[in-house]
Amino acid sequence: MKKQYNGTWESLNSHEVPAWYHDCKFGIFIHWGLYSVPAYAPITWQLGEVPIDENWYANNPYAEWYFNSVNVGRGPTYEHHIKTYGIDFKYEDFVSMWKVDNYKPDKWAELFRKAGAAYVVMVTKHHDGFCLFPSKYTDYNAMKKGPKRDLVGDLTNAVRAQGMKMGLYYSGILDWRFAHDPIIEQNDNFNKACPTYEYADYAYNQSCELIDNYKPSVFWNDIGWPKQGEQNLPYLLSHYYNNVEEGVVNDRFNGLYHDFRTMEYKYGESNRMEKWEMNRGMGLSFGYNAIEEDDKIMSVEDTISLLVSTVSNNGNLLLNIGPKADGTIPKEQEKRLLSIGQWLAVNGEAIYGTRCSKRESAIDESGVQIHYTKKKKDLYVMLDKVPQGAFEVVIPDLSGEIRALDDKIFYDFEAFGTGVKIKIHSHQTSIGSIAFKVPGGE
Ligand SMILES: CC(=O)NC[C@H]1N[C@@H](C)[C@@H](O)[C@@H](O)[C@@H]1O
Repeated sequence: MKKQYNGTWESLNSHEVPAWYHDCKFGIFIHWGLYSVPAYAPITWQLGEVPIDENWYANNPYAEWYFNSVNVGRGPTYEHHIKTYGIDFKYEDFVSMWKVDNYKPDKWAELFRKAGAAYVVMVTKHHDGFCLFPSKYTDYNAMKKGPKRDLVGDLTNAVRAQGMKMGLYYSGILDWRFAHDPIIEQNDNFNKACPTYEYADYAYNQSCELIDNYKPSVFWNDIGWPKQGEQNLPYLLSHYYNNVEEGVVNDRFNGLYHDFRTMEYKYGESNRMEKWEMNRGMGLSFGYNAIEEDDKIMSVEDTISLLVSTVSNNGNLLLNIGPKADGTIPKEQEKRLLSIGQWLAVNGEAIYGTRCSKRESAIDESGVQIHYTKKKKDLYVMLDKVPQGAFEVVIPDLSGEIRALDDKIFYDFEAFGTGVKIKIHSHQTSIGSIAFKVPGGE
């Protein structure tokens, strides 16, 4: 019997994170919008690396913040805009320039599946207010203007045809069409947000459009929810769960409710006792940044390390790609996705469908990182940050057979005190972490 939610916090608080969200581990985030036309941001810091103050907002590495980075009236993006487009060029002028001639949603979905992703979260309306879906509540949308397509609907169908879950991102509290004072410190995201009931209703109604028209498996709200709309949240979330039984939401509703916690780059906290998700770009930006080239984005090895450490601590990794304005996925991003997919094709048994082991991640005296996952009675051990060439590592409190998932790993193992010593003779041909299965080892 399907559970019904009745618009109260009590009924919502009985909601449980669905198993699919625990099982899927790896998702693709997609930031694509008007900001993909200028595709510019300075290459500065990771979120959480420096204070989120005036200096951060004047040198914002997020290319999708282009409007605000110009609006602050100083800094590299402001200079770039004046030089490239001129002082009189308005952000809305990018609409007529946004042609999506290379947008092939089926190809995108195929690439995400080859990358080993099990879910996708697409931005439907970012802070700039431009909607990538047809909306009854504004003509500032991709069906009416610019691309003249339902960009969200096209990808939703393609992703589901590939057997992946489709999630949707919505910028709840920020919409620079309703409130466009420059944001120059973190509290401005809340204090300068549009305070009207009109906007709160707009966000509520558009969220219902997304829920009703696409039934997203994830409703990924960003930054916060309009203050004037807080009392309607129990209704919105009940509507969501009553219409999308497998639905799941993040923790960016003014701290009022969440299914899973979020971290973003170095921002936020996670603890392995509750479900969480790490989201970040391959470089410092979510939107495509044309000056962020191959040498400026994460290596495949570092991305796999992030996936392994996140999953072994009860998290999912939502890795962002920023397509070019025309719909082309940048080669350097595509290359990394395919390599991650190769690693997961061999080692995915240690990732997909696993749960947190009671064994916590550790660092061996040689610096090798040891991460664990479990699946029923089986234990998986993943070695990370391993040296080139041969090395040994002791896994404590372990006994019995241990088997590498990648047959290109040459190793021996032996009982060593209360643990097992693994002697790796050669692992050069594999990429990223080395995963072992210990049948019955949990
Ligand atoms: C921690 C937080 O609220 N981040 C907001 C941030 N989220 C990213 C996924 C991107 O959409 C950014 O553009 C957005 O400001």
